[in-house]
Amino acid sequence: MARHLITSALPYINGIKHLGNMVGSMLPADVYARYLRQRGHEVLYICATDEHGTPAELAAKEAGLPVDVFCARAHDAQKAVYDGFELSFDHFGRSSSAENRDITQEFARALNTNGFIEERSIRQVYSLDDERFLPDRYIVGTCPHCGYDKARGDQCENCTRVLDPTDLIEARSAISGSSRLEVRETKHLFLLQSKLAGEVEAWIDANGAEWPTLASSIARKWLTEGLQDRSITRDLEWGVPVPADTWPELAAEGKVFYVWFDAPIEYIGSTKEWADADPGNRDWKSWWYEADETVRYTEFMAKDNVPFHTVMFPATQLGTREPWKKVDYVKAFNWLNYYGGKFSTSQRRGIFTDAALELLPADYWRYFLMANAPESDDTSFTWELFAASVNKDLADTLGNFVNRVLSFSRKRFGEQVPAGEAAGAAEVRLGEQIAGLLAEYEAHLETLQFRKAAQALRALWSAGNSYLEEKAPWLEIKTNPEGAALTLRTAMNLIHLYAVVSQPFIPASARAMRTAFELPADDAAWVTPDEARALAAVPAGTPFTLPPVLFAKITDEELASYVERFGGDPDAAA
Ligand SMILES: Nc1ncnc2c1ncn2[C@@H]1O[C@H](COP(=O)(O)OP(=O)(O)OP(=O)(O)O)[C@@H](O)[C@H]1O
Ligand SMILES: [Zn+2]
Repeated sequence: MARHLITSALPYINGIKHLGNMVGSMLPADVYARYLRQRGHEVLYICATDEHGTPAELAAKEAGLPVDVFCARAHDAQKAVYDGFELSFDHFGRSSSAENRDITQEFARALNTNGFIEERSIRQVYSLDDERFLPDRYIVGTCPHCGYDKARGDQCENCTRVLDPTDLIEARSAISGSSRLEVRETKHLFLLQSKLAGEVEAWIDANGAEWPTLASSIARKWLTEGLQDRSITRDLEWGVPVPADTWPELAAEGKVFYVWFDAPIEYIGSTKEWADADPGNRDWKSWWYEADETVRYTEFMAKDNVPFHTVMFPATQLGTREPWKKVDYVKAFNWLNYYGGKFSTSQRRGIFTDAALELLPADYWRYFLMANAPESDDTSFTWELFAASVNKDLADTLGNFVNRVLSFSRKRFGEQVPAGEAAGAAEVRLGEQIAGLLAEYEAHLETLQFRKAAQALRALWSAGNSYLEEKAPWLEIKTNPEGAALTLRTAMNLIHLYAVVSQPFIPASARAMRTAFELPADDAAWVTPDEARALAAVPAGTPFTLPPVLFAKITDEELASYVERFGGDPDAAA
């Protein structure tokens, strides 16, 4: 058995995430973690909120709260939604933790000792009224190239030219609007990534061969364009402080590390938070430091995060000259769009995870999002597609099967699984088919191909319906009750098998299906090929109950009201 370390890209703290964030990072990681646990592997699934940086400070200011109070509340609010989605984190930490502060500072010291950090003076814009240095994107003004009057200090979004804040005409602070700005000289720490580029490339050559193209092509592109030295400190109040023992002057000036320096380190920090929560029983180091070859580390993220995970974080780890565990497999996603356009947090466009849960149970979203995950391309959420998929796959194919089988059997044979005849040719054929589909499903999950896995799962559900149509127990009962009992017993075994293998995708419904049967010791362990073929794990005589309706269909009226409430096709509306 392997030890699987799994992380999903850290959700940023400034607000509740949308369905794009969910399917691009946390949800697929959860499906994979659940699958591996069920197969008997040791799994550690780690995530956290990413709490530092200017947007967090600004969001706190807007909420009228001190930034630490704001982050604590926002963390709890996100955690509540993830609990609602049944994300099975072993730990959901906070990048503002003491653990992350200590480890981040350790990383910086080690990089410095090895000659990969340099102090450099840079010229930066200081706002007299805000009493702070302004990050480039918080300076706005008129673009010298196209005249657009809301260009940002790093880029003009109108003509897309890259800018320097001092290029802007009539520059002002995006925070206060004040134009009392001046350029001041200030010192920052630079990570000398250029010195590590060769090592990172060699590491990718040796380890990136099996990554999906999306991940490896982005990594290569960054290396080809040349790895630049990068400023890793900022003038903010909220962040991991530069350690005073190593950089007394910068520490006295209140410099903190840049959020992208400490965020990936929080994968380690959060693991230590997990260990510190149960001292003596949990060991974080064996996962991260001098980890042996039994540890396999898989990261989940969408494409914008790939450079940080495949190039910059590995460079940081390599530069410490310490045996930190590096990623083995990078599962990268494209975008989930909302009717072909971007989900937007700032414009509140699309569906947010809290609103989704208020509308419908988590399993509806989990199934749809994974079955339509943006793996090889961007994909779109539309309410029409969502309703069609819920109604057909979940309500008709799976839910209706469960309900039909259990209610008919209860009506004819009472509240125990009936015995009936011994399995015949139809059951042998069905067993072969199920074993084959199960092998396909497993192969796709092993290789993290979630859309294909969802297709195989759907095919498993459909096979039950075909079998039921073929045997037609509602007719069989009239001429051969023992034959009908066999059909129903076999179908009930399918329900139990569905409960076990659907668990990674739809955990709540899987629980409802599994607990319909009163089995003495049912640990929900994975199904073996022989068990799939035999379809006899639930023996005759097992008491069962009828679970409440698993999936309600989305009516045309509901569909129309969702489109109305959330906004549908922007082009159709225009
Ligand atoms: N539309 C999307 N589809 C898939 N993944 C996405 C999408 N938008 C963001 N992500 C991913 O979600 C994860 C968490 O992102 P984060 O909290 O930083 O939000 P973000 O990238 O700023 O998104 P947004 O700007 O839309 O709020 C990251 O891995 C990011 O790449
Ligand atoms: Zn411009």
